[in-house]
Amino acid sequence: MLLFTTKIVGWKFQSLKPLLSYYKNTYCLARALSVNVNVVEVENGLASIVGSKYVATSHAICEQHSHDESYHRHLLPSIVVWPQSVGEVSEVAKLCTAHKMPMIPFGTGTGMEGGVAPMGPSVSINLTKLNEITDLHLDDFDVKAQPGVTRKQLNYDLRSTGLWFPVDPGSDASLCGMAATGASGTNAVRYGTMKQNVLNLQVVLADGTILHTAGEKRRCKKSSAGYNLTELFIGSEGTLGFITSATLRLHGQPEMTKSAVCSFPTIMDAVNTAMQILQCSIPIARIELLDETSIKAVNNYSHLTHPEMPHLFLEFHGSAASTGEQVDQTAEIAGLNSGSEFKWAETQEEHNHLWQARHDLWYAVKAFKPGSTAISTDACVPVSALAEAISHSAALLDESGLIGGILGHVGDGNYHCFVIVEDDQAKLVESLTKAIGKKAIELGGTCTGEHGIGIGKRPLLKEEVGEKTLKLMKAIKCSFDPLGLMNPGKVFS
Ligand SMILES: Cc1cc2c(cc1C)N(C[C@H](O)[C@H](O)[C@H](O)COP(=O)(O)OP(=O)(O)OC[C@H]1O[C@@H](n3cnc4c(N)ncnc43)[C@H](O)[C@@H]1O)c1[nH]c(=O)[nH]c(=O)c1N2
Ligand SMILES: CCCCC(=O)C(=O)O
Ligand SMILES: [Mn+2]
Repeated sequence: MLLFTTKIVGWKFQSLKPLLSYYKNTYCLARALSVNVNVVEVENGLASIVGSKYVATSHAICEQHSHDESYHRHLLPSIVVWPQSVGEVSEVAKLCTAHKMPMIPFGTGTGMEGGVAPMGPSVSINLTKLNEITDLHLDDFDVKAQPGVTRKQLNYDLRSTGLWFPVDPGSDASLCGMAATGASGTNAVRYGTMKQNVLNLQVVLADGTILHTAGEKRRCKKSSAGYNLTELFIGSEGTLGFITSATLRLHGQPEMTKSAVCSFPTIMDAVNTAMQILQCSIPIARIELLDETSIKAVNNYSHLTHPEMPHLFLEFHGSAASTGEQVDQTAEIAGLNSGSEFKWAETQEEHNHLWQARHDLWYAVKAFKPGSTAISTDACVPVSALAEAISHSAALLDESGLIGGILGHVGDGNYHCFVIVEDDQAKLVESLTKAIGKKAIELGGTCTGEHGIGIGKRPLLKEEVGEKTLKLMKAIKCSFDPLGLMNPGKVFS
């Protein structure tokens, strides 16, 4: 009676019959996977029955694969699998399809929208064992990375080549996961998001088919050959297939990098500065807004001493002459908006500390109330509408009485409003985040600039793209994944 002692978190069975068929199915699939794939972890006490040397029961492993860095918590995966090659990913997909078992691609689990969280019985497919960097073309500025390769690992490998990959969400995410969420972050204002920096993808579909979205070996900077399936997969959040390698566009390492911070009396002065910098076409590399609460958070968490006022964190790339020109123009605009003198990061250590503190802001926010839940919005609007969007969010946050603040990649018109959620505030937080998303949509923007739809933003997707477009999106998903086995419950309700 081993099977009946098993705990399935949050999943309610109406009767014994589906429970038994669930176990039988999971058991058969686990056995098939353990024969065909190198590493499999099985929850629910099935491991002792399967008895393969590669199979182990581990609640901890399943728990680890049940969530990302967001607040979304649902079920544990039934099985976790670590394919060791693209062929094994295809094998896993075929077996899951044969058993009609949903599949969830797992990158590094740093997502912000619950993308890896199972919504029903599912197999979590951890792709980190595929971790090769290949096909580096120094003359053409491109390289291929498998799903286990993170952006830091790639840049470490590239350090002596004079090239780098600039898309930087702060977290050390997998590059294929970044493609799957359409990630961006701090450097996008100058270098673009994943959309502009992926040339081709190798993917495995739910039925095990392996293909290249732009055709095998394609790595050209532009193409008008048919539909752009590469972009279709960017931001698909595991709902269309597995990304098993990404051909990435590289950039030359800047000759000079200069970073500074500048404080402002009000958040609107900082936002207006950012808008004017962009309107003057200054090719700034990073322009990050941190409001007073965000500054308090980084000061506490990263042991900094910035004045508790709204700030812009800035970075300039180029030759000595061009960075000098960019700095002069930016300082003039900041001065006209009551900005302080720039405080420069003088050493490499100061530079690293400044940006690490910015990247750790999410953890700094959570540290306000250790053990608490934090939620972040991800609105993005045309830059000219940024002041209106941010002042609307700031007013809502003020009225709500919640503990929270605003930060943003303001060069892209993208900002996050974060709040700490106490037990009885869930409804209040939901209405706040929804209102922020709706306002962005009303201003010609989007409810998500970089984190994705995941679970929480599904109702806003319809509002943003409209019913007809949503229907077409669902039809496209269906043509890639007719049985609906790829990451069900994400992006679409
Ligand atoms: C502190 C901090 C700060 C930030 C962020 C996170 C954290 C913790 N993020 C969010 C996050 O880093 C980003 O969403 C990454 O792209 C997620 O990559 P993972 O590999 O961790 O994907 P993860 O494993 O979390 O999966 C995310 C989604 O993609 C799918 N997926 C993952 N790998 C796949 C593959 N190989 N094939 C198909 N589907 C796959 C999953 O199924 C899931 O739906 C972010 N983001 C951002 O854009 N800008 C930012 O500024 C930040 N900042
Ligand atoms: C509230 C921060 C969310 C993570 C993120 O996207 C960022 O730090 O930019
Ligand atoms: Mn961000």
